[in-house]
Amino acid sequence: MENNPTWIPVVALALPETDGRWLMHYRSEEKQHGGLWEFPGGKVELGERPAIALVREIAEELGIGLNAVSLKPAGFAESSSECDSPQIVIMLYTSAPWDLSQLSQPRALEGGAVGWFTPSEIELLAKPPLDVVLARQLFGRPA
Ligand SMILES: Nc1nc2c([nH]c(=O)n2[C@H]2C[C@H](O)[C@@H](COP(=O)(O)OP(=O)(O)OP(=O)(O)O)O2)c(=O)[nH]1
Repeated sequence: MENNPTWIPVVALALPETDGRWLMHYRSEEKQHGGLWEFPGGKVELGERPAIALVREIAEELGIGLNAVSLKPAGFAESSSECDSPQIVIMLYTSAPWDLSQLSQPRALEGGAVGWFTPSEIELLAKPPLDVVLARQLFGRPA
């Protein structure tokens, strides 16, 4: 991104598996929002299309290959525009259900951990504020 952006585009992935659980990424303690569970993803680079950025981020973070064409918009959240730091705008995408019997499985390559959770379990996980909004958009408020 440019040197002094007023906002930062971020992309994130809501990846389901065939039995109705969804992948969440645990951020390692030393990071911003360390110790919290997020939808995996990261910042879009200057000039990069969001879906292409997400394919790149997921390959770097989880070591799996996604097809950009199969990604579908699933949610949107933004931080307050009132503070001095750049506004964070997160675009959430879903992709086709992941096959857990595949040889290559998602791993936390940049630290932390990954886990598969039902929507009700995700509601209870400690999450960064924008991921709370995204989870509610995606799942509603599970019973
Ligand atoms: N997922 C998520 N990210 C948030 C929230 N609030 C907030 O400022 N962010 C920021 C933290 C990061 O700067 C950015 C997410 O990008 P990222 O996942 O690549 O961040 P990172 O710390 O792993 O990597 P980096 O800053 O070193 O590039 O969004 C939030 O509520 N949820």
